[in-house]
Amino acid sequence: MRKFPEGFIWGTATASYQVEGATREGGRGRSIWDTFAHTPGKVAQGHHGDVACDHYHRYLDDIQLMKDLGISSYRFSIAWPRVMPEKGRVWVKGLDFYKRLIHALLEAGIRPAVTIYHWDLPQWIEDDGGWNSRETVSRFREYSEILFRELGDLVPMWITHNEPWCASILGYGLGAHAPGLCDWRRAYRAAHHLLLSHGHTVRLYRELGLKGEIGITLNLTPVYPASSRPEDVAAAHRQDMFQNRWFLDPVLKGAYPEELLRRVDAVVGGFDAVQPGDLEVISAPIDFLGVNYYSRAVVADDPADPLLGVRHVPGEGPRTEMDWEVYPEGLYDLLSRLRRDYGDVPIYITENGAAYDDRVEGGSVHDTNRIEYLALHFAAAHRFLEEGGNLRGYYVWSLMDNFEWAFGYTKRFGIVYVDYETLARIPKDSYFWYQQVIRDRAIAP
Ligand SMILES: OC[C@H]1NNC[C@@H](O)[C@@H]1O
Repeated sequence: MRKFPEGFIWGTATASYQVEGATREGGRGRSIWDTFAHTPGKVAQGHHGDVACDHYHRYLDDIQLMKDLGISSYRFSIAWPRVMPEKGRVWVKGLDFYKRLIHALLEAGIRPAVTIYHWDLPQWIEDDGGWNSRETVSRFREYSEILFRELGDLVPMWITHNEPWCASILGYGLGAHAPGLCDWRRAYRAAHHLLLSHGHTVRLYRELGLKGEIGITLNLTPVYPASSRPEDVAAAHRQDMFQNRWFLDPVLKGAYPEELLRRVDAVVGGFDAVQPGDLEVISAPIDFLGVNYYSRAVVADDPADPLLGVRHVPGEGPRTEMDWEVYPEGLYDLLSRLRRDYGDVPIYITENGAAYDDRVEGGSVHDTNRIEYLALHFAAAHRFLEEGGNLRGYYVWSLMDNFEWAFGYTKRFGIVYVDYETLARIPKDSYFWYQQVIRDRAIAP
C-alpha cells in the first residue's frame, strides 16, 4: 500500500454558483453568471444556476455525505452577490447561509476552506467595468474584509481567487465564460486586477492578524512539445508562459515573464494596467499555492497562430467526457516543476477529477473510469510526496455533479450523482472507493 502522511488533508470541492441555487433568496443580487446563463446560446441547453443542486437548502444532507465519506476538509466558495447585492449596499446577513454551513462543517469535524471568488461577480460591479476596472480591486478588498471580520475566526483556510486565468481569459478574452467579452486588452487588464486584488487581500489578512492560512488557486497545465524539434520546444515554452507563468511568476516571483509583456505589447499595444508597486503587492507572501490539475497540453509550432504561434495536438492518452487527455504523469511533472522553479511553497491540490458519462443502474453508479482516473492521480501525488514534495492535501473535484459553466449540467464531475429531476444524491462507486482510501490513508500499489 502507498501510505500518505499523517495529517494529510483529504477533501472535496464545490463552488457557489455551481451548486447553491437559491439565486433569489437571502437577499442575493444578480451575478454575471446569472446574466450570462440566462442569455440564449451561452450555456448548453439553456441551463443556468437558479436551482443547481439546491445546496443552499440541502447543505445539511450534503455535509452528512461528507462526514460519511470521511473527508477532513470541504472547499467551497462564497457568492459575492449575497454580500454586495447592489451598488452602495452591503448585506452582511447575506452571510447567514455561510455561517450555518461553516458551523455545521465544524460540528462534523470538517475544516472549511473558503474560496473568496469563484467567478460569480456581482452584475452591478461588471456594469461598473468589472475586472477590467481597477476600482474592482478596492471593492474586492472591501468584500474580503467583511468576510474576514465575520468569518475569520471560524475559517482556517482562505483562497483569494479560483483560476484567475479562466476568469480573465475565458471571461474577457475568448467570451466563453461570463461576462462573455472578446477583447484581449480587457483580458490582460482583468488578469492584472485579479492578481492585484489577491495581493491586497493577502496583505489585509496579515494586517487583521488572523491565525489561518491564505493562498490562491491557479489552474495549471504542464505543456509538452509535440516533438523534440527546436521550434516545437520553443512553442511549448511560449504556451507555458501564457498558460502557467503568467500567474505563477507575479505571485511567486513578483514579475511578469518578460516575453509575455513583449507579446502583450505586440497584440494589444501595451500593458497599461500595471502601476508602480503593483507587482510588490501581488507577490505578498502566501501560505500555500492551490493547484487545480486536470490534464496536460501538447503543442507544436504554428506561425499561423497570431497570439502565440502554437497549435495544440492531442496527447495519446484516453479522454474524459470533457475531451481532456487522462495524463497523471502531468500531475507529478507539474508538482516537480513547481518545486524546482518556485521553491518549496506548500501546495494543496485544490481540484482534480474527471467528467464521465455516468449512468444510474439499479440505484448505483459504477464509475470505474473515475476510480481509475483518481487512483492514477493519487499515485502521482504520492510519488511527489515520496520525493519530499511539500504537498499538504488533495481536494477532489467534485463532491457532487453540478453546473459545469458553459456545459451546464451535461458534464458530471461528482463522486456523488445528482438526479436533476428530483435533486436526489446517489453516491457513486468512486465515493465508496475514496472513502476507503481515506480510511486506509493509502492507495493500492
Ligand atoms: O472544469 C472542472 C472545474 N475546473 N475548475 C473550476 C471549476 O469551477 C470547474 O467546474
